Amino acid sequence: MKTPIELKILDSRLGTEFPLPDYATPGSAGMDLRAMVDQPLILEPGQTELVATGMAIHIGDTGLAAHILPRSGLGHKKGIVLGNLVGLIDSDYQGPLMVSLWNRSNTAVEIEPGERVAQLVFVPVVQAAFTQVDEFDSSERGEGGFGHSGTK
Ligand SMILES: O=c1ccn([C@H]2C[C@H](O)[C@@H](COP(=O)(O)OP(=O)(O)OP(=O)(O)O)O2)c(=O)[nH]1
Ligand SMILES: [Mg+2]
Repeated sequence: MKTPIELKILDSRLGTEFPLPDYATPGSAGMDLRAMVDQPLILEPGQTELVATGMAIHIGDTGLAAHILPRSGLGHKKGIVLGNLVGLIDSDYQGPLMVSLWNRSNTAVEIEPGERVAQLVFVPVVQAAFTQVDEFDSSERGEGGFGHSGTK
């Protein structure tokens, strides 16, 4: 069953000229977000631009958040990934949903108006309340980390 999430359309081309974000297949985890630019956007090598998606969402549930992730095709083939690597959408955020597009390639890339440039994935969240202690109960790993367990 799908979870209802409030959405505001901020760009009238969304839902008319360009479809609203939706799951491409029944098993999709993400729905694609579009670059609602007015004209084609040229991203020079190394350039980062904050691009509007033409919509806002209000998740309104502290047990949920959303991630904005790159699309694998764009990221792998064209080098268009996210300037913040991953976008985190807080459950109380009501502003315009923005995507930071970073051209990490060595060639200029053109982004068309309405192009699907990233994807939105809703995720469950647990908010923690820290309980301060002086010592932890021992664990098998202890303080080992950062490659402590080797590579094979
Ligand atoms: O790719 C992104 C990342 C964030 N946001 C929005 C939703 C998020 O809830 C808010 C704040 O994001 P974050 O907490 O990651 O940024 P910050 O730099 O810590 O800003 P703030 O001080 O507003 O929390 O910005 C986006 O629209 N797109
Ligand atoms: Mg923050």
